[in-house]
Amino acid sequence: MLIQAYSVERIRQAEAAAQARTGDGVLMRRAATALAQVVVARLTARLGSRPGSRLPGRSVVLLVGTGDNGGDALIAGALLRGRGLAVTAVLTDPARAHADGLARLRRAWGRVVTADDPRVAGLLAGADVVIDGLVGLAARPPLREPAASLVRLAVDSPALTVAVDLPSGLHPDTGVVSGPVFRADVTVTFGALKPGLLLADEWCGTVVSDDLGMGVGTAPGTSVRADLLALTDGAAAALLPDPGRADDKYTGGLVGVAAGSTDYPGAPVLSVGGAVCLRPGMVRYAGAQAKAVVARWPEVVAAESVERAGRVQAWVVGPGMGTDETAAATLRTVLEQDVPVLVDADGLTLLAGHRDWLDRRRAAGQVTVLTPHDREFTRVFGDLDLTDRLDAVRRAAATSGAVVLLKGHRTLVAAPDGTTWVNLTGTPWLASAGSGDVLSGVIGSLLASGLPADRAAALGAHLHGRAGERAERAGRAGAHALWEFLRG
Ligand SMILES: NC(=O)C1=CN([C@@H]2O[C@H](COP(=O)(O)OP(=O)(O)OC[C@H]3O[C@@H](n4cnc5c(N)ncnc54)[C@H](OP(=O)(O)O)[C@@H]3O)[C@@H](O)[C@H]2O)[C@@H](O)CC1
Ligand SMILES: Nc1ncnc2c1ncn2[C@@H]1O[C@H](COP(=O)(O)OP(=O)(O)O)[C@@H](O)[C@H]1O
Ligand SMILES: [K+]
Repeated sequence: MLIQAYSVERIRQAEAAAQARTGDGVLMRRAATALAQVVVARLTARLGSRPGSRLPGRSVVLLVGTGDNGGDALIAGALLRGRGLAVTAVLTDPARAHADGLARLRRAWGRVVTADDPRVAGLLAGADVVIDGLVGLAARPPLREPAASLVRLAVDSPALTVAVDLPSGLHPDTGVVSGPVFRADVTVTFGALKPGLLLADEWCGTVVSDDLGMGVGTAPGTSVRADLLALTDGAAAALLPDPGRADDKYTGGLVGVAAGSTDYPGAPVLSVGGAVCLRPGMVRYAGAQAKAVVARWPEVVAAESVERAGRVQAWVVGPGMGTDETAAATLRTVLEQDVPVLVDADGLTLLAGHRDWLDRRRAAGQVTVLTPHDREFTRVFGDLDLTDRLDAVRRAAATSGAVVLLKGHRTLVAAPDGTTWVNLTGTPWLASAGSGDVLSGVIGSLLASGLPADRAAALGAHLHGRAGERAERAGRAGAHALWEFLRG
């Protein structure tokens, strides 16, 4: 199964349709029930079976804003009172708090204070659970006062922190953060995952998604395609090509790597290694480092130039090839081939001055994958602002006609048709010289096996990230360590 996230707009559409079926208040009651259940389960697990670790009497603080997000928190608070917990709601604006929710909490003998109450800091410091019902789908960061101050106070609380729908201060669609953000141990989200929960997962803790019977993405007449996709290990394994009985080395995927120069002998070895470790039928190499490449990877068929390399089913071009005239000529020759081409590193720097080469491929319906890090992205797509990375990568793919993989902590992949992926694997230890070269080879192999380009890029990033995690656990440093863990 793929992980699927939906934009606020899509969730609102499903919410409206569901509300018309169920009537007022039903979805909110379901949301509050789901929230209360998660709080009870998590708090029980946290307390363990030590003496005196019973739930009744444990203290819950609700941070309550002026919208339905606060309504969810208030009704969940009333349900938690029913389990014997001590519940206090801190209201940002008593006159605008969700009326029905507030009435229910009061009837259940919950306590209510306002955000300017001097006891609030002490309440948060002594709480067992803090529930963030400040803002949800309707708000955009930064948080206004007094919500911002409440979030700052909550940061210091040792309590179990639970976000309602999403951590307040996080943009639900973009994951962009400005100002204080509620840091959650658990986020209980409704309808479906939102893109921001995947893009900025460091704020969300464990995400529990409850669709409340809304059927987001399945409503008749609406697009079933999610707005943001991510791979699980299971989905990645299902995509990985396996050779069949009838396959030979020519049908098992032939990938070519055009990389390296006299100045950069290492990059082609790393990139070819990434390709070899994915076990395609054959890897061809074209460039100035044929000897070094074959010394490390004897199975590779090497030539001095792309023209002499023979046919392949996908090319990787760019790592360590420099930006001189020879390199430009190589890039041009590769881009003229009617097979999928991945452009990385120096290839991207060159491409920045030759956007017409890309336009030609687009006009001919040829598949191109670009794999920039931020600086390369800015070189190629200078006019696109990277503050909202999701928006930037989508625009880049739409304007260039290429699949664009934007590297980073949460690598993004966008296709020209709008399909967008976020990679959830990896570790900051991957931020070391040469690890991007390995990635280019990995994706090249997957392209040669015939996977659609956006899937090949997303799968490559997923495997590369897992290899990085495993290398980190094994205490291994350096991009070449990734090979070993890609093979596993
Ligand atoms: N979708 C679903 O299926 C279901 C949705 N449900 C729940 O409804 C939630 C959405 O509720 P919602 O629409 O009432 O908006 P919500 O986000 O609570 O807050 C808006 C309030 O915040 C305020 N505000 C705005 N910006 C702000 C800022 N920067 N800093 C501070 N405050 C700010 C704004 O104030 P105003 O600008 O009007 O003064 C307004 O009053 C959703 O997240 C989920 O929890 C479930 O109950 C059932 C199923
Ligand atoms: N903070 C980070 N957390 C996780 N992965 C990262 C982080 N920074 C970079 N990476 C990953 O490390 C790799 C670096 O690639 P790149 O910058 O092209 O390196 P090089 O050009 O030296 O090979 C990319 O796969 C990128 O997604
Ligand atoms: K919230």
